Amino acid sequence: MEIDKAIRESNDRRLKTKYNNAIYVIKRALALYSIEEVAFSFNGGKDSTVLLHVLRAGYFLYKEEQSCSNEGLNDFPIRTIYFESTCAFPEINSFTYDAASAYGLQMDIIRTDFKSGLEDLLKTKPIRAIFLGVRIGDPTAVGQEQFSPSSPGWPSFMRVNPILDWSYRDVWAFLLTCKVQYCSLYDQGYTSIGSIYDTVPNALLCISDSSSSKETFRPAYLLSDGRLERAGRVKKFSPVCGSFSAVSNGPDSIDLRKSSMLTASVIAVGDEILFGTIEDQLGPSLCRKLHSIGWCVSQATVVRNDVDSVAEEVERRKPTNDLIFIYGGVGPLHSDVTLSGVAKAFGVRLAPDEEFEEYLRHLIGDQCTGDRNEMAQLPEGITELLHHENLPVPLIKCQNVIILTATNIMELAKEWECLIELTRSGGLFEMMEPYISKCLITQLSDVETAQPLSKLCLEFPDLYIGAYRRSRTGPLTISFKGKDQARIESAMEALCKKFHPGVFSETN
Ligand SMILES: Cc1cc2nc3c(=O)[nH]c(=O)nc-3n(C[C@H](O)[C@H](O)[C@H](O)COP(=O)(O)O)c2cc1C
Ligand SMILES: Nc1ncnc2c1ncn2[C@@H]1O[C@H](COP(=O)(O)OP(=O)(O)OP(=O)(O)O)[C@@H](O)[C@H]1O
Ligand SMILES: [Mg+2]
Repeated sequence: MEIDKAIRESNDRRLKTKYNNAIYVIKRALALYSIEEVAFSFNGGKDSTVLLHVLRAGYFLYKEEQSCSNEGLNDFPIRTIYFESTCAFPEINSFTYDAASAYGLQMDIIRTDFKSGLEDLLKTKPIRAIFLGVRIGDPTAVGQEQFSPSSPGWPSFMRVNPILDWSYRDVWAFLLTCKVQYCSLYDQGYTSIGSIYDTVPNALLCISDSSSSKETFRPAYLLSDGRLERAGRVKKFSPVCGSFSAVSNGPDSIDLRKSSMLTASVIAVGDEILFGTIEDQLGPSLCRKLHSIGWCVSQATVVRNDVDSVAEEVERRKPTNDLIFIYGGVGPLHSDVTLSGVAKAFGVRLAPDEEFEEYLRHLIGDQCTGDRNEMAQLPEGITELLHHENLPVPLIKCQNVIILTATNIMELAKEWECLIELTRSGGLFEMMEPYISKCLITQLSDVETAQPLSKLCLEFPDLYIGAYRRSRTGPLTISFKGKDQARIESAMEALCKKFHPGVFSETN
């Protein structure tokens, strides 16, 4: 079997381990369910392409163990389901069909949404388990294991995830080692493929060529930090910043990179802030810092030192923000519930983390073991430690949530500097083009300004246009924020034209 041979002959030990584990999961599933009861969910993406070949190998090896003859071993009788969508890239669609014909896949094409498609399919077919190319790090992998029953509200089947523990690097090591075909978009800088409406090539693979205006991209396998594989997923319109994506109908002249944005949310945990006993200075400082690297802050909230309050807030923010920064409530005291709250939000438990324990032991001494000190326990399976030589203890990142330990702005400044350095060296998160801000002030009343200003906002949906006063009797300030200087200047000019000359003056 060519796949099994390619892996056995490779000297990539890590890949061999991942492959063997996946084969083990597949053999277990094939032992538990009959061939009519299993299905393979295939969509032409890189992860499902890996799964296709690991499944082919797993089925071959399983059958080989079962029977003495080699007859029919090269067949692949596992029912394959493809949810075809008009929003899919044509390259993905044609790759899926090409692979189906190359490997003799028996395809069920479903043209409805996942849930009702599966409901209908399961009414007519005896399917009890479905193989998926879901990997840890995928937004949908949270809480899943290699065998995970379908979620409540979904038709009943077992989700089997043989490559759940594979990293981005493992995926590419496999595809390149086995020299199998994959969808051509991955050679054009796409690193994770959703729909035509939310996916562009990954900017981290962009080759800038000053002599031509055409952008070219390196292949997906050259992305060095797999954590950024979803950096090519674009955001849809967000009312908060008035920004819009590649698919909106905004003015043609707007540069997509300048209008695409990353959104963060800031959560402070502290009863004392809510009592008014202490004033939160970290939140505003963090908002300024995020703004200075071109990020948009969508919310800054304060929650109680209570596991459910933290969990609810994180759960609410995590699907709609690229990153969440949370601070306060980190430590060994009864009120330090932030990590428990984050774990609860992701549906995982806290478990001792040996590496983190070692750092704490250096800092605090031997009492600090995961058994005796909750501080050494971290959300299981979703935690990444962010090491920096200037930090006595690494910062903790759980998927898109970064937990800061700072308790004042000096400490925050230090942690921020380390995060930025980690970003520059390892692409922890993306640095965006910074915002440009300009302000006009006027003695005009709010009533006089209101209507022309609302019209201006509609004319410049790509800019954030705000208005505020520092006192009821003082001047009105109108602020313009965006990433394109020329657009900001046009908006300021357009506003001035709506009134008599000289009623506005520029200020900082
Ligand atoms: C075969 C199959 C089974 C799925 N089972 C579940 C499930 O049990 N629970 C769930 O929340 N989503 C389930 N999903 C949906 C996926 O978790 C996820 O929403 C989808 O793959 C994401 O695709 P999108 O990023 O294109 O929206 C299933 C999808 C497929 C194709
Ligand atoms: N339209 C679909 N039809 C069938 N299965 C699907 C579909 N969309 C997703 N899946 C299943 O969900 C898995 C995870 O999808 P996901 O988009 O994360 O990975 P991928 O498409 O294989 O690779 P990539 O991350 O490069 O997009 C797929 O491997 C596949 O098993
Ligand atoms: Mg995909």
